[in-house]
Amino acid sequence: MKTTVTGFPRIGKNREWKKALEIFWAGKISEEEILQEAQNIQQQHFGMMKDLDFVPIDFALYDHMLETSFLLGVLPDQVQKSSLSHLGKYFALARGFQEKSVDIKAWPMKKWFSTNYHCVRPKISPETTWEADLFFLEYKSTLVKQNPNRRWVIPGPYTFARLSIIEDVPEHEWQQKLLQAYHNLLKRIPGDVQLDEPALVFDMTNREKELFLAFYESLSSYGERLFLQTYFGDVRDIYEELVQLPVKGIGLDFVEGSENLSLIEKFGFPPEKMLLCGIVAGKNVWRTNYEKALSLLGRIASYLPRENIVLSSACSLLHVPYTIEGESFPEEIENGVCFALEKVEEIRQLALLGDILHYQDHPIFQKNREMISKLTARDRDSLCLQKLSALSEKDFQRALPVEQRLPLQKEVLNLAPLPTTTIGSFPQTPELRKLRKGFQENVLSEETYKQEIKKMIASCIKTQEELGIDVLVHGEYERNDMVEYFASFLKGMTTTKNGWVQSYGSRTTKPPLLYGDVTRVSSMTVEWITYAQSLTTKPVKAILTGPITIINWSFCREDISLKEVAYQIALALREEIEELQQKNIRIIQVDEAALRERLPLRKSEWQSYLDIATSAFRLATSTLLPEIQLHTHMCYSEFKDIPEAIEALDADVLTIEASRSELDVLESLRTYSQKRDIGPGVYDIHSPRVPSAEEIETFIQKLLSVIPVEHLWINPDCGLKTRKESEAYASLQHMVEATQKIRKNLFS
Ligand code: MET
Ligand SMILES: [Zn+2]
Repeated sequence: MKTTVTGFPRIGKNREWKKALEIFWAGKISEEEILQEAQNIQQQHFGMMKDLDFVPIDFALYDHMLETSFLLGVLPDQVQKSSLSHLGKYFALARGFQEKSVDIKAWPMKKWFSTNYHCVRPKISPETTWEADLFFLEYKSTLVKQNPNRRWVIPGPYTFARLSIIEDVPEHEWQQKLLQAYHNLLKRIPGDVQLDEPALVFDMTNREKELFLAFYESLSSYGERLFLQTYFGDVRDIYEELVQLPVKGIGLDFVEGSENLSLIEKFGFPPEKMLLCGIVAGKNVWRTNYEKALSLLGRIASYLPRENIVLSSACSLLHVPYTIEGESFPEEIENGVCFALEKVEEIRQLALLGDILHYQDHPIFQKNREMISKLTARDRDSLCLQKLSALSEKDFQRALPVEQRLPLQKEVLNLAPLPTTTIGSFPQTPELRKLRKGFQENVLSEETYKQEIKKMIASCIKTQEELGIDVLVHGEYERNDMVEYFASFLKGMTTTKNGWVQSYGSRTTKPPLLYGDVTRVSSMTVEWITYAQSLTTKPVKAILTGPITIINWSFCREDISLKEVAYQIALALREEIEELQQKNIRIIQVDEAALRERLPLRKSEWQSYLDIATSAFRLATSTLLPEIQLHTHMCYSEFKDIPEAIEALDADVLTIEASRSELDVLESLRTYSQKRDIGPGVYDIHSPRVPSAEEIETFIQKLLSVIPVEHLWINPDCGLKTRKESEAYASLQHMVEATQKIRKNLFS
């Protein structure tokens, strides 16, 4: 059997690419230099994949959807005509660009299916030029000398269209143009191409199926060098047609898409095609169970010749860190963790065993069995289990309904109309990072570290008061990351030293591992919040990360149910919330940034997931007194889909990411805002661009056309931690200015 992976991490083993991007944006290296660095990283990656038979070429300077837009010519006229360089245009659409006469807004982003990677959403409109930017073709071609074992990876037309924002272009027109663009591109790419079509794992309507099939029928002249790759689930709606398409190979996910095996068994698989067989998980880090994987392979192998089976990862390894080298894990999971490089090795080992008749006798197989049995025999925490089994309905319910709670809260808080607030984090400066590093590396005593953090909190409170913000935050300076911070306090979770995963562009996160029963061992936020509150008479929000977000942004154990894990975390947060409440904190915010993003791709699985997510949230928060205000915050949420679930959280105030989304998102909040308060973000914090007060004012007016003034809050999209202080303060100042102006108009 042959071997490959669906895709590879792109950020560099030691985040070289992140660093290169940042110094490039700071103007410290030239375009040639950054492109040279891209080449270095690509070579580094080829080295890491040298033992594989086939290798994907899937590097992207910022994002693969954005890069494909340039290759296809899905570019706004304004950008293409601007005087910016090729890279300038590219990064302008990625991050926004503002200088003299040029003002380009960043394209919106969206979670890449069920992962924590954000992709750019291209816009197709009458302004789209459909002129490919060949610079990107060239850079990619020099980056990667084509050889027969390498294949370019780009999103396929169906997935590209599904993720794009299509405005004011008739269907037949954009479809025809998009297809033509793919034709032009495929003509120009030498050698094999992998077209990624993860959108096939969504539920598909007949129309969608027709569209998809029409796309690929039309591309049939390139069929001999096309691999059609699916992942993140099974392709039950389109399997029969899919496997008959004129392409060289098909990629299926057998980890998240366990149904795919039944599809092969029911309908067969064309023996002359190659099957890229995704058997090593690409989204999680637990060691592969070889016994299971090989028995699966055995079943698949009865449908097609072995030489046509290519073992692969279930999806791109983009979603896991590079290597466990240099990491140390708790005893229970020692030898149980694999990152990208170890997964490459697993694929190689599985191919080796897969070709042996009595693989059970092979030492590699036996070693794996030993490690897997250790991993499955983890101890349980009996006290934690006891608490879980003692739960009853009342533990999920606040004492009064929201209609009665809000007036009580308004009395306690006494806020101006259209209260202003932020989402929690303030800019994380280089000094702060240095400080944290010093503390982690024991150069700095805990006492000094805490003092320094408190100084920053004090200055943050002062700044917010000066800006005239109504509900303050402490700035989250003590947190490197909103999940990792909590993980470092919770028993049952562990963090890594260098386990970075790309989130988007130069942004990376370091997901913790959630491997055991989770319990709270000490308070996590109380000291900071109470300190911040002691400095001001204005209310300071306490900010915690919610259960689903902790789970989704970690590598979560899979040996117990999602519900059980979520409830364990909820109980730990509940203890924290009780303590905060005793300390007279008046507002508590529980962030469920990842609630929507973990939503299963298939609708039939939504309800059971949402029940778990919302119950866990309520379990964590129901202990709050009616007069304590409960906020929650979400990003990238498409609320249209899940209004009942958002309602079911039973929060008092919801702040959401909205400024990059269309007004229909707001429309879907109309009902919600009849009863509860809501703060749709009034500007985009993902971009360094500073919005003007007028622009924000216009946006607030737009909000007021949907949301009753007594229920509207004014806040940015999300936390400010990635912004520079100057950008953050200027934007906040404009936000407050805009609000004050509107207040004046409305109330005097
Ligand atoms: C990704 S959501 C972020 C919420 C968090 N409280 C922050 O402000 O950074
Ligand atoms: Zn957010």
